[in-house]
Amino acid sequence: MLHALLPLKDLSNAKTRLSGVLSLSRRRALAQAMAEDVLQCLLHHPKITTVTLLSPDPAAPHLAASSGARYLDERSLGSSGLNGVLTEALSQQGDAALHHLIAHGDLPALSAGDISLAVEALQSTDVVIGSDLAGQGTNLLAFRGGRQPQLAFGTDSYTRHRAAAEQAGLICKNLQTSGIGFDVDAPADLATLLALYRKGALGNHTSRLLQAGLAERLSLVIDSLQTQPCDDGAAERSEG
Ligand SMILES: Nc1nc2c(ncn2[C@@H]2O[C@H](COP(=O)(O)OP(=O)(O)OP(=O)(O)O)[C@@H](O)[C@H]2O)c(=O)[nH]1
Ligand SMILES: O=C(O)[C@H](O)COP(=O)(O)O
Repeated sequence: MLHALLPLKDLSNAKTRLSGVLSLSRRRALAQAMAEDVLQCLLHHPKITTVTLLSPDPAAPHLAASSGARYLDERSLGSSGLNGVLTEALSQQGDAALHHLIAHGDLPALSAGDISLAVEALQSTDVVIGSDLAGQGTNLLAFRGGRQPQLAFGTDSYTRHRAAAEQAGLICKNLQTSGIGFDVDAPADLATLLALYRKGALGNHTSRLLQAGLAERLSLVIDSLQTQPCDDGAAERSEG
């Protein structure tokens, strides 16, 4: 039995590193569309038995209900921060035999094949760390029942998750794929997002959002990044 958990920040505070180039409404829409794609990917995978959306966002109960995921309001947990709320949510599961997979919501090119690779790797190891393309962050973390390493999402989390697993005597594998590795964090990631859209390699929700006008905005952003340094607040001023 494999339980998947998708943490999703309050959308009005999501993707703040893009605030110099995208307005709040565009960042919000992008964060939601990417999370819906990750949710669909998890919900449709035959090896995943349950999916929980963990979020404080007011739109999250509807997102979960309309897709068939469970919803956990992080404000009910008495914890804060990504590691705190995930640790608390996992401790409430109660079934020690359950394997877990945590996938971040900002992986617009995540595929069923990526999840299958993580599931396969989990058969011969305690912990799978799905790293970002730079090999520094953790975009996906899976572990066998009762083999949870201390969660260390944040800066250099790949190294810190490895160290936490080793310290706990757990066997750990790295998994780096293009779908797990590509997370949309910074303005520089938008060129890759647009290129993947043009190749048809994004999930449906993100792809539709780009089709509905975001692609044009991204092209402008990418052009302007090539000619001038980023100005925080410029997006809000230019888009109103
Ligand atoms: N539930 C929950 N999810 C979180 C929290 N912080 C981050 N996340 C989620 O964790 C994943 C990775 O987060 P980040 O890459 O830092 O995304 P972000 O916080 O929207 O980006 P920035 O604002 O630019 O740092 C995304 O799915 C976020 O929505 C939190 O405090 N609670
Ligand atoms: O552990 C991580 O890599 C962070 O939680 C998320 O990383 P990001 O800020 O690169 O998305």
